Amino acid sequence: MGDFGSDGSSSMSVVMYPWLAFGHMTAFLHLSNKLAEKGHEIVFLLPKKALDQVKPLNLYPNLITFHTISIPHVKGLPPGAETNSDVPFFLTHLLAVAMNQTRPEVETILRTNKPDLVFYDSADWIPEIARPVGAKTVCYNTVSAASIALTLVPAAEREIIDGKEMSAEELAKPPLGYPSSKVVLLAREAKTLSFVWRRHEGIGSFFNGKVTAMRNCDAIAIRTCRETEGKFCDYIESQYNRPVYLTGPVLPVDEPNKTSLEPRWADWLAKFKPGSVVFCAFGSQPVVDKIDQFQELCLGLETTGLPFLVAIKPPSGVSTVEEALPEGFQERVRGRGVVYGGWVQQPMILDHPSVGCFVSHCGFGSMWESLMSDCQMVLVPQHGEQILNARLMAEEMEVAVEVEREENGWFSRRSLEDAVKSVMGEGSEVGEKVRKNHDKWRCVLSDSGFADGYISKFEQNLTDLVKS
Ligand SMILES: O=c1ccn([C@@H]2O[C@H](COP(=O)(O)OP(=O)(O)O[C@H]3O[C@H](CO)[C@@H](O)[C@H](O)[C@H]3O)[C@@H](O)[C@H]2O)c(=O)[nH]1
Repeated sequence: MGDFGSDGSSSMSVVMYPWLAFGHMTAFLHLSNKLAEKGHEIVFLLPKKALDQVKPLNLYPNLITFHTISIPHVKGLPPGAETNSDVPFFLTHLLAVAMNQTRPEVETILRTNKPDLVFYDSADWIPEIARPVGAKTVCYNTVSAASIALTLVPAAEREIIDGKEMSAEELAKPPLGYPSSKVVLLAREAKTLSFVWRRHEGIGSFFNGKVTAMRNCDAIAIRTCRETEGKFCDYIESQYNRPVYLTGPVLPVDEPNKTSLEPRWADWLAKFKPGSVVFCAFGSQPVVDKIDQFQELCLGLETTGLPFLVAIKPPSGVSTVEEALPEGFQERVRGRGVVYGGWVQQPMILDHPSVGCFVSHCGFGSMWESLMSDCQMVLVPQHGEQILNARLMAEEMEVAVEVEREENGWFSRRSLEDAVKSVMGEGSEVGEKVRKNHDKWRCVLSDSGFADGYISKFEQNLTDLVKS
């Protein structure tokens, strides 16, 4: 147990066990850094394979200790699978089965460490093993409050009987009392969510697991702020009858000694006029499945006539982005357009003076980073949760433009070009409106006390919870 309450010191001891996906592990680690900054000790549980990638993000090695967990093999998973990057999306439920089998090991760790708090998001059995050692539990959510409010509250319960899929219209219906008519999904978009309610042998549905995880914790935490998602947080609180604590965006702090942009991008970007380059990035996972949709994205950027830099994983079926480029594309855009399949320093590129527009898949991390930047924003969300983030930005906050899609879900080069031009064109009314609104939000969010204020309040919430 931490020193909490025993010798008057207020340091808490925390165990974190996030879902076995990099997006979740890194978000939990950024929060760990914030808690360690305030002097709290964290034991961070993660699979062996994730250690190398996550370790460099630890800014307080004296206070944050990694403890690797053996992820057992489950029939049907690729050999050696330990994280979501080893597992195709349709087998994710088997990774959840494997995570469930780590319960005895985690139980031993809790008995030994006797923490004040345990943070988790998907291992719904954590409260059962944390309570006997006197620890309080926090279910920490790294996706938007809107996406939880729409799909993962008790009122959103739906039954998929005998594997029969529900209609898209049924899936798209918001739960009773859902607080927005704008942050919603169209029927065709909701189809991508049917996996939420699908039952799997031995584990039930993702929906049931998540609702159990949220119902049984002592407090729910969400990586968001009241200013952007207050009404969704209130709705979640009323649905679960649990306190909801907000951490604010918890953006990564620049790694020490790594604060400059790679010269190849810095030099390339420096060739262009301030605010003229379109930067396009689609997150840490492959999201554009189809080669022809990938090509449409490239062609749309080409036809804007603007300089552009794209950082994107290759689409399914090819191993490099070069193989997937449209014919003659590289020759046509030479000198003003680059498509790159590797990792770039996104926050630094968004900060570069030459970059004026960000075309994003609207993952929740990118959403916060783009709000903090002064780039115009064009959104091309790929599935359910990203679509809701995009609606929040485009419809509620009116800070971005979403690329129009056709009935079959396809976006054309033309719709991408139109969206980019609508925010980049001189004198464009839409461009002016989103820029003005974005400026207002950036002022609020980047105020020096804003993020710190959230973390201090969050720390206070945790302290009160531990004392209760
Ligand atoms: O070349 C790259 C690609 C990504 N990033 C960073 O990686 C993070 C990506 O996070 P995010 O925008 O949330 O996208 P995903 O990696 O796609 O995140 C997954 O997890 C998110 C929740 O954490 C969900 O909102 C998304 O839908 C889901 O795809 C951001 O900090 C980016 O700055 C880079 O720095 N360089």
